[in-house]
Amino acid sequence: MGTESGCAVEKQTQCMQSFRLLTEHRELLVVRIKNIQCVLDNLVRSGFFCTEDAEIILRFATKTDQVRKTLELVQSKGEEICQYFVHILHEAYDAFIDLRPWFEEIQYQPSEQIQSIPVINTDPVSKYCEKLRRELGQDTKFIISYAQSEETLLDKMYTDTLMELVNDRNESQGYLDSLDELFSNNGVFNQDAETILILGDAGTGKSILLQKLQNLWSKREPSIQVKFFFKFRCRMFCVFKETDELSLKDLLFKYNCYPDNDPEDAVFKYIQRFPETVLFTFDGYDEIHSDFDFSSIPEVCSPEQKTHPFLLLMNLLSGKLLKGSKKVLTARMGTEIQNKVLRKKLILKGFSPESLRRYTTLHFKERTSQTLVLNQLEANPHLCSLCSIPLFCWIIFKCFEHFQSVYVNYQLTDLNVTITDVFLLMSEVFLSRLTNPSLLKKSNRCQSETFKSGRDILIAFGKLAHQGIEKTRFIFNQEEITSLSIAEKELHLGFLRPIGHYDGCGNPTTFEFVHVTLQSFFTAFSLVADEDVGCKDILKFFAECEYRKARHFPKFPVMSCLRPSKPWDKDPFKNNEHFQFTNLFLCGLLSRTKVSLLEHLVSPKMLKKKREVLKSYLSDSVKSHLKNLPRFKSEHEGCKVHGMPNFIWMLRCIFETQSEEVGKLTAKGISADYIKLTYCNAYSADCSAINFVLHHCRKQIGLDLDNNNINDYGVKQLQPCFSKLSVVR
Ligand SMILES: Nc1ncnc2c1ncn2[C@@H]1O[C@H](COP(=O)(O)OP(=O)(O)OP(=O)(O)O)[C@@H](O)[C@H]1O
Repeated sequence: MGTESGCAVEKQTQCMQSFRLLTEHRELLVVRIKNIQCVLDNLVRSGFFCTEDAEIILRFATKTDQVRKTLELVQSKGEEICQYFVHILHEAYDAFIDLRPWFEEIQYQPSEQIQSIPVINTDPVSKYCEKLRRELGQDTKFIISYAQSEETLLDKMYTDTLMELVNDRNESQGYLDSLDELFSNNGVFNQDAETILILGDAGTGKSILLQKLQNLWSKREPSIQVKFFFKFRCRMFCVFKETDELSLKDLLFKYNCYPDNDPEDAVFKYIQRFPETVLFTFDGYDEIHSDFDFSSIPEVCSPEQKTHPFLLLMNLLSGKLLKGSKKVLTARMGTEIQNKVLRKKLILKGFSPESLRRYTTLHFKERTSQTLVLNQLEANPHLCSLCSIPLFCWIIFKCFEHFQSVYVNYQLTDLNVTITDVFLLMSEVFLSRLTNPSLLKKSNRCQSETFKSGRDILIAFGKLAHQGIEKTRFIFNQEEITSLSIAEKELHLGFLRPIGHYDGCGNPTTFEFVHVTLQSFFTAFSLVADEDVGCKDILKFFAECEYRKARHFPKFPVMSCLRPSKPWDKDPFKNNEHFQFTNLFLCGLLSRTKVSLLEHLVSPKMLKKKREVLKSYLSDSVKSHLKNLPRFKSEHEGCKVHGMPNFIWMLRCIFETQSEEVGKLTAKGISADYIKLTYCNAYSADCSAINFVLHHCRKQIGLDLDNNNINDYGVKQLQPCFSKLSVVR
């Protein structure tokens, strides 16, 4: 009895406290309660108010009068409703963000009884956050599949990749233990900047990493503490016309999702007031290229002002717009962005040997297949190196899976492992979708037959790819596709995938190759197999990759620090990897080992001529390239040459030709005693290419491979030429 009356007194005091609280802080509440609708929604739902009460309040013209009337009514109805009123303000956190300091000041402690009455947040900001989370969760649940017929759950396949932290001088600062550390202070070299840059080669998993981040946020992963998450692909900023204009609000909502029932623009106002609650991801900065002149566009813009979308991107990244928001930007290696806009920098290095094993076990569910693949990988370090790039690994595993399901005793090691082999295999798998699976099973695998019957399709895709690469275009519309007589069913073989229209209507009338490297492969295929392409023309993309000394940029006032500084004199944004890959595949397709296959697709005479043209070009350019490498004398190590990243591309091309003759010629041209290949962005599979050339050297030579991405597999691939190496670093 005594305790009951004690409780009653306590409750009464609490109620009285709330009543008094409302009286004492009336003016503060009148000013700071902005979202009266949310208060009314809860009071009506819980039965403290009837709908007429709410209607009476909403008849008042101003917000402050509505709050005054609400307080009056609440206080007239007794103590419990006063308590619940305060509780609504506390629980609907985002709706009453301005009251947070007040709650701290009064050290708010709700009673158990009041906590049992639910509060729903009908505030547009909170509802929008929920909507964003829901949509991002749906968008990122599955890995964007290259084989459109199937979808893989991200959670079932995601495997951590190596993330190396580097400082402003690109020196290694160690590896991240997990994605959680991305936003930590570890590795920050510029406290004033807000953009975290993730660099990586094609297919190392930059987009998937962002997808994982988005997915974690949608599941309320505590390490990503932001309320809003907006994702963009940088490529979309190039599809606008020079005269197109957008406001920041349009950019955010049109390309992510719109707030519902927000007549007063509360969501956007919130974003402007609390930019630190926003995270942006911009994928593929290297894909930005543009033909138009920015000199007429002003450099700075305001959140209200409409301007070219590209300007919005630049201003966001440099922190001039929505200062305080977090940004994660990805780009291919070699894309240069000045440190002054970067907070920290990471390099994505693909799968470590342990991750590769883990990915293998995730990919192959059955224990016998797992063991088989792991053993075959173990036996072939070059294959392992290719597989350390997740994209190539995925293609190789998918092809293996396909051939194993169709033919008896298919071995992964049957695959000669050049990148061209991998892409030929992928094309074979896609083309085989045209054949009835039961017919496939009955026959023996015959790659040349599959290609012969699919020749017209390959030529058509080749033309499409070629037209695109020539103009640095990666998106194709329906008309371009139909003009090349690519039929509907061929669109679904897997080479192309539909993408959103970026006109805001989500109209999937445009397509892209499933990966830009596949577009390069098809371009090379077109150069080789299309009889409309003359012999000399096959070399045209080599010219795009030559190192030009002139550093000359078009007039461009916009934040020069964000302008990728590339050593060629055309479009400053142009990344030339799609040309490099085209040349690489050209070398692969014109190699001796592919003659027997290609003779089914192109006249032997033409093929021979194209092979000769390429060989003579390679011989000449190898000689002049080696002659022009920067060299210097060292007291102990003799004459040193410094290879540039372009030198690595050249070695890759030579390896792809598999021509001992060109390999020997290159070795002969290396007159130096020491080759320095530091910071050349070489990865472990490149060691096969280095070995391919260096094992021909007559004399011993020093080799410095510091600051690249070489793991144990790379070292194994170098072993055959160890006897030719005086020093290896
Ligand atoms: N962490 C990962 N776990 C599992 N699979 C991955 C991972 N990262 C990448 N992949 C596989 O590799 C493919 C290519 O990855 P992704 O598109 O992210 O590469 P990228 O670095 O963005 O390439 P690009 O620079 O060419 O756009 C993915 O579709 C997926 O199949």
